[in-house]
This record gives sequence, structure tokens and C-alpha cells, in this order.
Amino acid sequence: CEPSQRNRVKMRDKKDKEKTQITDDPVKNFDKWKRKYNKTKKRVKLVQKTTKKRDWEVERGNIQKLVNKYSEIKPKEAVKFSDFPLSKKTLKGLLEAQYRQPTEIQRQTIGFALQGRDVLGAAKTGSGKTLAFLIPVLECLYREQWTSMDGLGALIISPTRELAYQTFEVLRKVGKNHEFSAGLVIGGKDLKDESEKIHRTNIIICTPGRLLQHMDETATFHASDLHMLVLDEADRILDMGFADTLNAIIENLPKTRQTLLFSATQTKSVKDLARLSLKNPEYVWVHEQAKFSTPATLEQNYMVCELHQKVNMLFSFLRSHLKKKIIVFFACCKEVQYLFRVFCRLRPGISVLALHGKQQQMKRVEVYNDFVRKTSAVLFATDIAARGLDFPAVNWVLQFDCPEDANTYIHRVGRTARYKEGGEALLVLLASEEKGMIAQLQKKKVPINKIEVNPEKLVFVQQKLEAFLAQEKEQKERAQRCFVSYLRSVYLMKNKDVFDVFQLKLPEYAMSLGLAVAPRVRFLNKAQQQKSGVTQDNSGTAGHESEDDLKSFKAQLKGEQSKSQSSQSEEEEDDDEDENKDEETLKPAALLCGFNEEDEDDQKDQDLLTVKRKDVFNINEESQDDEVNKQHASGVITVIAHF
Ligand SMILES: Nc1ncnc2c1ncn2[C@@H]1O[C@H](COP(=O)(O)OP(=O)(O)OP(=O)(O)O)[C@@H](O)[C@H]1O
Repeated sequence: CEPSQRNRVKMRDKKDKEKTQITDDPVKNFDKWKRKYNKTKKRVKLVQKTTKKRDWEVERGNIQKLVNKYSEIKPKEAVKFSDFPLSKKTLKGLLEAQYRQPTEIQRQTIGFALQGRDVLGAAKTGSGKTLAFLIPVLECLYREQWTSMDGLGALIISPTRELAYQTFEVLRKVGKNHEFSAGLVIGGKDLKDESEKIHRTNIIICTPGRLLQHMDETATFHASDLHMLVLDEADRILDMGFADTLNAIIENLPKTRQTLLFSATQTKSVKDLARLSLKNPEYVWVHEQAKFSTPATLEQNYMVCELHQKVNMLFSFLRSHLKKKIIVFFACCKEVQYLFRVFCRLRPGISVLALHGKQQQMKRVEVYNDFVRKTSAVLFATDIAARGLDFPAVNWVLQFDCPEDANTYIHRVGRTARYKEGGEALLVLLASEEKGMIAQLQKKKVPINKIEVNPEKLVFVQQKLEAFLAQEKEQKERAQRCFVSYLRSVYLMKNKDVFDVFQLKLPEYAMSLGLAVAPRVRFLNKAQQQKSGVTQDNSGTAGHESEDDLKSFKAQLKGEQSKSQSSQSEEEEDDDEDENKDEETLKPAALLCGFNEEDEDDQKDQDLLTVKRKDVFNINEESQDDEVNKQHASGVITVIAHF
């Protein structure tokens, strides 16, 4: 071969040799790789720096994508929650809480709420209204990329502490993937402690009284950035009892907010809604065309029973429903307090619990949770348990006393037959209440049948009650208070076609409670005298009373109840008692029938205010001013929790 060709071959061999030498030398090889790697890393970083968005920018992009889809929401086609343009965090929360498919009220309202519309939503009890407003609340704050620095963004007002507590628990469940803070403001022992946290809370679930107290007294708390206001059980919150408080709250809220109202018995009264300055609200009345206003799975009956047989009837009922979960509604606290105690002593064979507005808040929460957990038990309750509470698997709702009106009836029976479950309801009426009440129920499309009681099946407990009262003075006093309170509750009912206290047979009623003699009822005597036109001017006090009557009556006519009246709880009564006194004597029996010791230091309930009950004779006047002061000073539990 030619010399030049030989040279070329030589050079190539040399190069090949060098090449293999480098590949075989790991140090040199690594250095080379490292140089190359650094170069690439620099280049990638540069590219990333110019193209990569920050997290919040990504989130903002996601939000924009969701918002763009709002106009395309088709409620009729939404089968799953994921068919709505909801954030991943909310969808995850719903899924984790086992909520997959929206209920009818959720399907029909979520879209409007996401679009920023004001909504008035009404649907039967147990149909899922809570999520219908909680989902939009979460989405609203998510859309605004709300942080704790932004303070209050959404406000949910409930008529009772129990309902607020329950809503808070649902919010914690479905909102757990969001970073917002949420607080339960239902009255607290330590206002100062609460005040320190409240300004950092993004979602507040509250009862009206305590919220207003913060608005008045907590300097750092303001609601000027509020985006969403929710009134749960709106008709209740809008009615006369909460008028002053709600008006004062609304004065502190920005007009630009979005407002959602939900209830099973919705208001459409223009006067009521005007206070909220709703903007072109969307009315969603899911069951407006439905044949009945109560759940289809609820079987409803009523029976007529004489007043003095009611206790026997209740005991007999419980004896024949020992394995069931039952709620019994009474007209007033004192009735619940007395009958709860004697029923524990009677040992019906089923665990007896009591929930009413005079219990301390801790006790109320304890009883609430206890009843949630139990599979069979009977809960004696006032109307603080009538609205919104979602106790699982309640079989029966028994209304021992006639409800104030058809709406209260609907809410009470709604504690059973919830979300596709079945349930039964029994209403106990006096003969004098039957015609008026049944007419009201029929007008409200409530299907109810009359049943007869078999007198032979009644178990008589009067003698046992007499024996209890003979043993314990306190018990006797409780029975007397129960007697007077029940009469007062009937007397204060507005609808005189249904409630007529003068038709009640008082001596028989007293005996049925175990009392040998009917206690003196001063207000009835007074009322009787007024009824029969007897003037008391010479007594010196009558003139003063009638002036007060007139004032209060005028205030009611104007729809501006006096402060004392509007703050007066339905459950508040003027006679104090020390419920702890007889714990010692009650303990043995209590243990046997699952009785929880009641530490019912009389505490004034702030939840349910006087509604639709005219106190034209100012029976409660002595206690009212005191109560207002006490309400402002008294402490009730508050929890501020963060997700
Ligand atoms: N989408 C859903 N899927 C399954 N269960 C649901 C759904 N939405 C609500 N529920 C369940 O239905 C029950 C009733 O819901 P909720 O308490 O919200 O009813 P409500 O309409 O507010 O009743 P009320 O009128 O008595 O206040 C609850 O136990 C709740 O967990």
C-alpha cells in the first residue's frame, strides 16, 4: 500500500487506541460526563426559568378553567359531583366522605351558586341541603384563593347551636383538603380567647346572638370582605324572633356579598327577603309540585288523647318500642326536665336522654353525640332538636305536645325518614287541638292518618309518680314547674283556634303528673279575669301592666319586638332551680337505666327566641330584663378549629 495510505491507517489506529484508553479511564470519563451534565442542567434550568409557572399561577390557571365552565353547567345532566366544575380539593373531600352523586336540591342549586347568583333553596327534610350550600362556600373561597390573612370570607348562620355544630362537622369532612380556617361561634365561655382567633377565621358557622356580640365587642373582627352569607333554616332565622339580631348583623355585612337561603319550609315573603337585599335571586323549590311536603318514606299518624292520659300513653309507647331510636318532642324545657327524670326512675327498658335549652352547652353536645351513637334510645327534646339535626337511623318521631304550627310539625317529623331511609311519626293531639291542627297540616300537604288508642294497652304510671313525689320534695317541685310551664306554653301560642288553655282539665292533668293538688297558676287567673272583663285598676299594678302590654303589642305590630322580647328565649323561664341538688339520690336508678346525670344548671338558651307567641299580658316581664343582661354576660362553649 501507498505511504500516505499507510499513514492514514496509522493515525486511525492511534485515535482508536486513544479512544479506548479514555473510555477505560473512569476518572476522565466521569469528569467528561460531569461537564456535559452541568452544561445540560444549566440549559434546562434556563428553559424552566423562562417557562415554568409558580404554584399559585398553576392554581390560577386551574381556577380560570373551572370558571370558564360555569356558564356551561347543565344541572339536569349532572349525575356525579365531578360533572360540576368543582375544584379537585372539594371533589376529593366529597369522595372521601362517600358523597358521589348529588341529590336533587344539590343538583339544582350548585350551578346557580357557582355562577354567583343569590339562591333561595327549599326541599323536603333530609334531602341534602347542607352540602348544597357548603360546596359553593368552599368553591367561592377557593376561587378567590382565600388565605387566613384574608379573614372572614363566608358566614353560615344557623338557628340552633346543635345545627351549627353539625354543619361544622360536615364542613370539616368535605373541606379537609382545603386550607381555610373554620370556626364554630355559638357562644363561648371565654369571649377574649375567641376574639383572639375570630379575625383569622375564614368560614364562621354561628348562631345569631353570639355573632352579633362579636360584631359589637371584638374590635379586630370585621366582615367587610365577606363574599358569601348562608342562612340555614332561613325561614326560622328570618322570622320575628331573630328580627333585631339579624337586622343588626346584616348592617355589618357588605352589600356585594352573595346570599344563599335554605330550608325545608322556605319563606317567599317579600318583606322578609327585602331585609337581605337579595339580588335577582333564583328560587329553587325542588318539591313544589310534589303531592306531599314530607318525605315519601315517612309514615304519619295522629291520635287524640286526653291530657291526663298522655304520660301513660308515652310510657306504654316506649314499652312497646324498646329496640327503636325515638325522638319525643315536648312543648317546654320544664316538661322535658321533669318527665325525663321520672321516666328514668320508671325504667321503661330503653335508654332515656334529654336535650333542651337549659342544659349547659357541654351537656348538650354530650347528649347529642350520645344519641348519634346509640342504636336504640329515646331522646326527650324541645324544639331545639326540631330543625336540621341529622341523627342517624331514627325510627320514630313522637310529638307529645302539639307543635306550634304546620312548619314546626314538618321539621320535627323530618328528624326521621332522612335521605332515602324510612321512618314513622306519631302526633298526639288533644281533642280541642284536632280540628285546627289537622286543617293546617292538610293545607301544607302533609298526609296523616288518624289512629285509635287501645285503652286496654295503656300502662298506668300515675301511682308510681305519686310515690316518687312523696319521696322527694325536689321532684314534686319539678312536677309543679312542669305543670305551670306547660300551661303557659299553651297559653302563649298564637293560634287560638288550636290552643285553648281554658279547655284543659287542670286537676286531672296535675294528678297525671303525680301531683295530688293542681298548683296555683297566677297568670291563668289573671287572664281569666281579663277574659271576663274584670278590671283590676284598684290593685295599683294593673294599670302598669296594661301599659306594658300595649307597648309590647305595638312593637309586635310594627315588627320590632322590644330588645327584651326578641332576646327572650322560647325556652327561658323565670324560675331558677338547682338541678344538681338531687344527683345523689338519683344516681342508683340512673345507672340502671343508662341515665346520664343531669348537671342542668339552669342556663338560658339563646338559640330559639320567642316567635309567633304573643305575650300580651307580659307574663314573663319580670325576668326579661335580667335575661338580656345575663345573655350578654353568660358564657357558652365555642370552638375555633382549623382544617
Ligand atoms: N349527595 C349525597 N349523597 C349521599 N348522602 C347525602 C348526600 N347529600 C346529603 N346526604 C346525606 O343525607 C342526609 C341529610 O342531609 P342534610 O342534613 O343536609 O338534609 P337537609 O335537607 O339539610 O335536612 P333538614 O331539612 O332536616 O335540615 C345526611 O345524612 C347526609 O349525609
